[in-house]
Amino acid sequence: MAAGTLTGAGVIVGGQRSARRSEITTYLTSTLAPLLGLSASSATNPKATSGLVITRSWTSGLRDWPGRPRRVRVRYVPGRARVGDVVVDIGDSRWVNELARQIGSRLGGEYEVARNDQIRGRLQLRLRTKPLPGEVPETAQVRRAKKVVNELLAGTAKVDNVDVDDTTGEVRRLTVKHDVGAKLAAPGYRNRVERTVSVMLPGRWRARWDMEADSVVFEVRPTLPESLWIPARALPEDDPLLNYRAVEIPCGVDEDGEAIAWRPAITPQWLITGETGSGKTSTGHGILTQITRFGWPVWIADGKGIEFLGFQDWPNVQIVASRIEEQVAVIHRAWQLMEHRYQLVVDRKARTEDFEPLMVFVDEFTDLKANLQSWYQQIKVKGDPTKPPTLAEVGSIARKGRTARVHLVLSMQRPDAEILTGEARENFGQRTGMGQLSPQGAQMMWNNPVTGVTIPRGRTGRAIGSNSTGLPVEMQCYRVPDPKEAIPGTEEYELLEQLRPPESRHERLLIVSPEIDWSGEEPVEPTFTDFAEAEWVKAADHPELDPIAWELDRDQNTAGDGRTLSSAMTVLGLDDRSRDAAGGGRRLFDRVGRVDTSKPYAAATSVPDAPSNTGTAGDDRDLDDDLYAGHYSHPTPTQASALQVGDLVCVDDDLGSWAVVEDEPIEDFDDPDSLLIAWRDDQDQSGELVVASEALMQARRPTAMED
Ligand SMILES: Nc1ncnc2c1ncn2[C@@H]1O[C@H](COP(=O)(O)OP(=O)(O)OP(=O)(O)O)[C@@H](O)[C@H]1O
Repeated sequence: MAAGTLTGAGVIVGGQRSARRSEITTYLTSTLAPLLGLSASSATNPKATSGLVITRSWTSGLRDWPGRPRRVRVRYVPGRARVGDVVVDIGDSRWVNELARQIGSRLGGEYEVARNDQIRGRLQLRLRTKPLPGEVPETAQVRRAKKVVNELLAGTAKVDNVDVDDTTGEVRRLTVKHDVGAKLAAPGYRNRVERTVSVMLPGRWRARWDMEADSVVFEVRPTLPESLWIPARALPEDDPLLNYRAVEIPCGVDEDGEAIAWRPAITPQWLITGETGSGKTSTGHGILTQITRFGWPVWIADGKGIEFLGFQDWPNVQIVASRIEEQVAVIHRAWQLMEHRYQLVVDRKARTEDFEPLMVFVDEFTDLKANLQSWYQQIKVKGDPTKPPTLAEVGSIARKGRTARVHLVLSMQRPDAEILTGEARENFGQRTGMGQLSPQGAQMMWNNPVTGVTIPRGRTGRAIGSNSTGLPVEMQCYRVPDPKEAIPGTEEYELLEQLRPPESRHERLLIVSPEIDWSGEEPVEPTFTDFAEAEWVKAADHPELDPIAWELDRDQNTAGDGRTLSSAMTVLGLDDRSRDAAGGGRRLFDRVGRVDTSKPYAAATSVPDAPSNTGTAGDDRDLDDDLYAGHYSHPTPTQASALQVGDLVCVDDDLGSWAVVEDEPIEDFDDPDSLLIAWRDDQDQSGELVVASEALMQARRPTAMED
């Protein structure tokens, strides 16, 4: 019989089990003979060995397994025996330990001393059934985990501690000492080890290296929560000049629950990307609720025209520009303020410390750009530059805003090459990429084609954000109720009330739309410059221009009339009751989709764009059938070894479930002909596929989505 663990060998049925147990006992006795001081010839003599080792109280064996004795009794005669290179006294502690070790390794269990009577030469060992406190049984999962880290750490791993999940038995954490030395200095090496562990072991893993102590902790990454309402914090110091350096705007938490926050005094400009439904608007609302509590004035250019309506009367929000000509004015005035402050510094009339900070929030910059370009073509006059100056002004604020304390928060659906190429990206020290990125987007945002490409699409508010050391980490952004939607009496409404600054330090402002000049022979339309430099007034002084005042008025006159206002008859101009409310009987179509000639250039761009993923009927049909249309190519049979991080693979043919490849496929240490593919799906579930290296799998590659 071969040496090694005896149990488990052979197939045993019914009565054969006791025969097998006695066979094991006989074999155990003969292999222990040298330790018991017997000569080689006595060891094989049944008479000499009879009764030396007695096994009792076996654990119940399964069909093909004889179990293990809970008790082993050994009879011995005092004398000397060899243990490795040393000679020990039979019966002393070193001898007992060695005997227990050998019995344990042969029976595949752990044995401890129950009694040792050295005078009578009787040793009783018992099977340890429960692990010692803090000790983990050597299950198959534990063995595999140890093997994987040992191979990755060049065979030098000494596992100090293992934590397993009580219910599944899966390994959750390993603390390992190693002797890999200088090689580890290269982050590439450490990353590779970390990634391989993540693919080889169930779950998503990370490593924390202690380079000085030559140790590393591998652990399963904690799961981020699905939704986190923004916490209401105590009212901070709200004088923006006093609090400037201390302002910190938490926007969510990382997987360890650490707050991810923006500190405008350190990283003055913030860029947020996220497609429709990623939670970008909610994140923007969170920023506004917090910065206004610090008493900062806020100007908003609402590229979509509808996302920030609920902030029109929020304390310290001075203006919400929802039409393109107002957005142009907001950006221009912010740029002018910045230039003015620069000049004050140059003229030594003021210092940066004197400047009250201003936050300019430009939402949906891509929509704003598109609207701006088409609007500019309509109003551009001879002598105007070919491109509207607004874009250059945004770029200028991004570059130079810090000194003038003009802080830009720019949000857009997808990473934009113009903003995120080379040095321009560095202007936005704070970046948040909400939702899943394509490899191209990840490259633009994080200079790495894989960061953020596996963010689960079914988790709104999930993002990659820069942490306090500037590194991109996965996070869950806070959720914030929309003031426009919150209904009094609900928890959302209560939370908003707690978030709302109790007082406003900054008055609401309005932009006076320039008029057609009728003084000459021909009417003269306002120019781009007229719009950019339009006059600003205090809202309190001009209720006739103030949409909030109109709204109050309208609420009093037409409360509950939204149904009539939105009916098709009203839109077609056929409902008598709605004529007044809808604007003096003019058809709403005059306002929607084409230029309302009674108001220069006003409405052509004030219509909220349709979501970008709607399109032709064909597209719609695709979307209905295929959740991934537009983001991934059609399914193609792809060799497993050619899969890349970010590809979609079919993880269940029967259910037609798809998931994103999380790491490069890796050859299985236990079976070099197999590849392991770690995946993560839309609901943040993860797992591994084991496939033959040559296998063809249905896969879809991300398509370029960026502008
Ligand atoms: N951080 C979050 N956690 C969980 N759910 C959220 C979070 N943020 C928003 N949501 C929910 O997801 C939905 C979409 O949110 P939101 O409107 O902010 O997305 P968006 O990316 O701005 O989309 P859009 O561009 O269409 O406005 C909302 O119903 C909102 O309640």
